[in-house]
Amino acid sequence: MTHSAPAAALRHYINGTWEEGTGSVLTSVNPARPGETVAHGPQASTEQLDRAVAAASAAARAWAGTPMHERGAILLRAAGILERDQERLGLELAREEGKTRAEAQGEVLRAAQILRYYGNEGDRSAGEVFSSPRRGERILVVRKPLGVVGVVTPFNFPIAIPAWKIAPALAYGNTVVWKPASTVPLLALRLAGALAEAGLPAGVLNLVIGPGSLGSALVEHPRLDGLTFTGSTGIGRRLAAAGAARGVPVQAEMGGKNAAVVLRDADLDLAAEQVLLGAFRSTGQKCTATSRLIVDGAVADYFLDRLRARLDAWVTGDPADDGVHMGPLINGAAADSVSAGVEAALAEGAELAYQGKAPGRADPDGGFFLPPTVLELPGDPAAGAANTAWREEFFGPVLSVRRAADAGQAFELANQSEFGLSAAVFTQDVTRVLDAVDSLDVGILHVNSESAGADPHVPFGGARKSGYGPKEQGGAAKEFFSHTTTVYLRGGNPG
Ligand SMILES: NC(=O)C1=CN([C@@H]2O[C@H](COP(=O)(O)OP(=O)(O)OC[C@H]3O[C@@H](n4cnc5c(N)ncnc54)[C@H](OP(=O)(O)O)[C@@H]3O)[C@@H](O)[C@H]2O)C=CC1
Ligand SMILES: O=C(O)CCC(=O)C(=O)O
Repeated sequence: MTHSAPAAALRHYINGTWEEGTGSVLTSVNPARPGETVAHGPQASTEQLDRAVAAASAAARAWAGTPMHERGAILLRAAGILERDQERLGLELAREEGKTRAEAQGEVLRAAQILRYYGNEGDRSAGEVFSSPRRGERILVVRKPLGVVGVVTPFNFPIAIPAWKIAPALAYGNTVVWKPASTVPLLALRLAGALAEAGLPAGVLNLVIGPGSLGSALVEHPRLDGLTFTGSTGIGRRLAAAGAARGVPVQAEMGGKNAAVVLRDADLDLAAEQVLLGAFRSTGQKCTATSRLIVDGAVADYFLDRLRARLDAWVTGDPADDGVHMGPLINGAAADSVSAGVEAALAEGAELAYQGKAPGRADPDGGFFLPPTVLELPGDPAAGAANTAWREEFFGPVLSVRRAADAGQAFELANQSEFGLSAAVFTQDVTRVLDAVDSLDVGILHVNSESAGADPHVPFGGARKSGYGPKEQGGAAKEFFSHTTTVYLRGGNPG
């Protein structure tokens, strides 16, 4: 079935006005049918970025002085607009990013839920009051915005990740300059459009669509007061270093190499279903995706058979079509890099435990599809640990398996990574659950559910080298998007 639509014109939102870019031309395509253009037009230039930062800077004082309930009311109206348009936006997201229509529509609703959470922030505590060791005094800790915040976002959650950065930034009184991933500009236009339609004053949110170099120009900009980034580890570290050199706070959410641990007492059917979803939903392109599976040797053969049986029913194809479970990768370079990773892993001794079917890439208009793939890594501990598929984030539909002798060894293997974003553990034994909580060094732990998925009201982010700076979402977002002033408060005449 085809779901094509006319290509959208690329625009940039600067100081409350939609304008044409003055940079080179950008085209985003449907990764399932790369001949189909989704959005097209000139990118923003550095002169436009400069004007966007100037507009955000000019709007900062008035926005910071706007009552939080008024700021929140705009976010709540924007949430309603996303809910109203959820079907159309879900289809557009599936066409531009490649996740299935159901997941895409779910992501639009998740963005709305995030806007609602921060829209209601005015009803929550805005600071703290301490008693003082001196008579007639109280000590208040009040929160203030940073000022102008840069937001740089990845392709894989084109509306939810921007929402969970932009909504708290705005709720706590910052103004924003946003540079989205250049593979998914259409959804950026839609989110900025919803916030503009909801009544955001001019200059409070500015959208500049353009290449990665605009992101580095942003962190170097003398009027920037903070930068929040999600994306690859290399770029996140460079931005963090650039921010540190200038004294600008940076929050960076980066890579993951997340493990699912299946213990011998687990409900193995439930675990097989959840590992399947964690590894292959969104084509494995989630920072929280399950890319390593550690299964107790006593149940490994049975478990892998259950997983293979589920994979036999897993359909890869056009994500806009009903009945499809997995779409393409975001672009040809991503698909090539994942294929190269699989080849390297096989050359280093991995065995192909399963490879599913996917539409071919040979046709010039063939989408960037890859089959779901399961690799069993060498049993030798050193060879297993050294295998490329164990160490490197592929960001694609590949699951690497190792067997463990017992729970203790399984947790050791799970910690065998420089990353520590999320993990899943499958067991029915509460003692094992408590062991997992104590021993797994991750920012997010799912017990008897897949390693991906996060709610807006609780902290999100990684341990180890997965994250830098304060965590995102829930109350944690406040730590990054505001700073504190401690007020020693006495009456004028203590008597
Ligand atoms: N921990 C987490 O929460 C998450 C982590 N990720 C990680 O992100 C990666 C995949 O996302 P992807 O979009 O490919 O990541 P990238 O790091 O390639 O891109 C992320 C953003 O950074 C921009 N960018 C590119 N180069 C520069 C630069 N030199 N300076 C500043 N900004 C730059 C990109 O722009 P452009 O698109 O124009 O190149 C994009 O907007 C994976 O490694 C994944 O683990 C993804 C989502 C969540
Ligand atoms: O697990 C989730 O739903 C969020 C994951 C995420 O932020 C990401 O993959 O970019």
